[in-house]
Amino acid sequence: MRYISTRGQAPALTFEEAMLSGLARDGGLYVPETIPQLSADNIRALQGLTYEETAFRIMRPFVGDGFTDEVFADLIAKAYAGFGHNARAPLVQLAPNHFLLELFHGPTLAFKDFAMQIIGQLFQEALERRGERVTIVGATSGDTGSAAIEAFKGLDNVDVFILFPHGRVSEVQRRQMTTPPEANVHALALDGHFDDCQARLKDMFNHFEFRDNVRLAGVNSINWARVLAQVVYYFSSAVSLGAPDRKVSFTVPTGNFGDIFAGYIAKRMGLPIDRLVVATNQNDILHRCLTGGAYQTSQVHPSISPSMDIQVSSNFERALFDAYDRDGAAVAQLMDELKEGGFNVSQGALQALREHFDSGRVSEEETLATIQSAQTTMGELLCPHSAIGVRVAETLRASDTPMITLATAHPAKFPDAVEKASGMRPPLPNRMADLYERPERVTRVANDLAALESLIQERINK
Ligand SMILES: Cc1ncc(COP(=O)(O)O)c(C=O)c1O
Ligand SMILES: N[C@@H](CCOP(=O)(O)O)C(=O)O
Repeated sequence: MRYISTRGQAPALTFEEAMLSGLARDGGLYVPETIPQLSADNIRALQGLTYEETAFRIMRPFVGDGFTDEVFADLIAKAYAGFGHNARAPLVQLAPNHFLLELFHGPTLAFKDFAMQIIGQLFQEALERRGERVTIVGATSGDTGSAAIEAFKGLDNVDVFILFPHGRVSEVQRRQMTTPPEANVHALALDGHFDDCQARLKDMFNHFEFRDNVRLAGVNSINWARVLAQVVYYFSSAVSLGAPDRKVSFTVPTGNFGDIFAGYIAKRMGLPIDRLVVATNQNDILHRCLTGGAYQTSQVHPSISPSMDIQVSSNFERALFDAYDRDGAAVAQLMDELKEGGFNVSQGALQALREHFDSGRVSEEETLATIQSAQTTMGELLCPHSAIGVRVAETLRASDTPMITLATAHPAKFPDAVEKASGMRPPLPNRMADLYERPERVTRVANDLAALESLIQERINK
């Protein structure tokens, strides 16, 4: 299996090379050259398997021979052993034909753990075998950062720098990133918003001298391996509701478009998914684009669902690549226009996107009201991001197709918003009950590429 860039100008790589590289050298994102297909019988055979067995069958065809079957199965087992639920991703029924897929039972209480835990294992295995070390830099609006730190803290051959927007993540999210004592962990609070963090990260990848000097690696969903690991729970949940003999739809709280893109890959592999519904907060560039065709950036408005306060949605580039019939030059042109503020999606590409995706936008008031009503009528305490998904699903779902809404984070990560809505303050799990007492370690940084690069260089030279 080879991986190609969405901008068509970077060399094709193996899975392991693409994983260790992150962003392609032409600025694009890696995608598989072809999508492996699962027949209805292959999908039916997933019924009754453990999450780990399903993960092996779904990911194996994408991974290539860098990892043997035995090693790969062992890494998967280690990745999910620390999850706090035997099913790993349990389904809870909210209403007739509406289900919640709880993706917050991992070590840092958000869906990011599903990918980050296995990526941590794959990186360790590959780096040890190659005798290499890397500098991971990640951009986060709150959840990717703590999941990456949890997966890579304490490793000898990795330094991990996490850029988060100063003052724009919840206190629990911040403390998850600033309290780990391991010397290879560096939490950097940037003066700006998430899009600034992500833009500086991409600048570092496009600055080849720095990139090669520090051996830069990325674990945001620009990294294909992140998307791949998230494909698994689309299969496990759909199969438990009767796939392939019954279609299902998914509603996904969306920001960087990585999670819902994993659903799209599941569909392309043969999983019978009817609709993939993008649910956004007031930072609604994706909803505006899917309804009107204009992908136009605007100011980022802080919200009670801070992890989705994103206007430049990285993985949308991967969806555009397919919608433009894999024309890398066309995608590169759109990305150039994005630097000037935005672009219009062609009619043909918009139609192609709409064949798979619907969308909805939820206001702050509606988010609070949904947390409250889900708690009183369904007995489920939702985080604000998951509430956005539930709200959009309730509005758009068809009565005859089961809808699965992804619950992307634990409500305890956002106690203020949840308490405001429901009157209940969700406690942290016992293992992190002293989070508020742990000392914090964080460096405040300007939104300045040169300053960031020298700080990173200095720290890794120590
Ligand atoms: C809790 C939560 N929900 C939803 C999202 C949006 O996911 P994606 O960026 O993959 O669209 C994020 C951030 O990525 C998140 O942290
Ligand atoms: N919401 C994310 C933003 C980064 O997304 P990623 O999936 O590209 O890593 C976060 O919590 O950091």
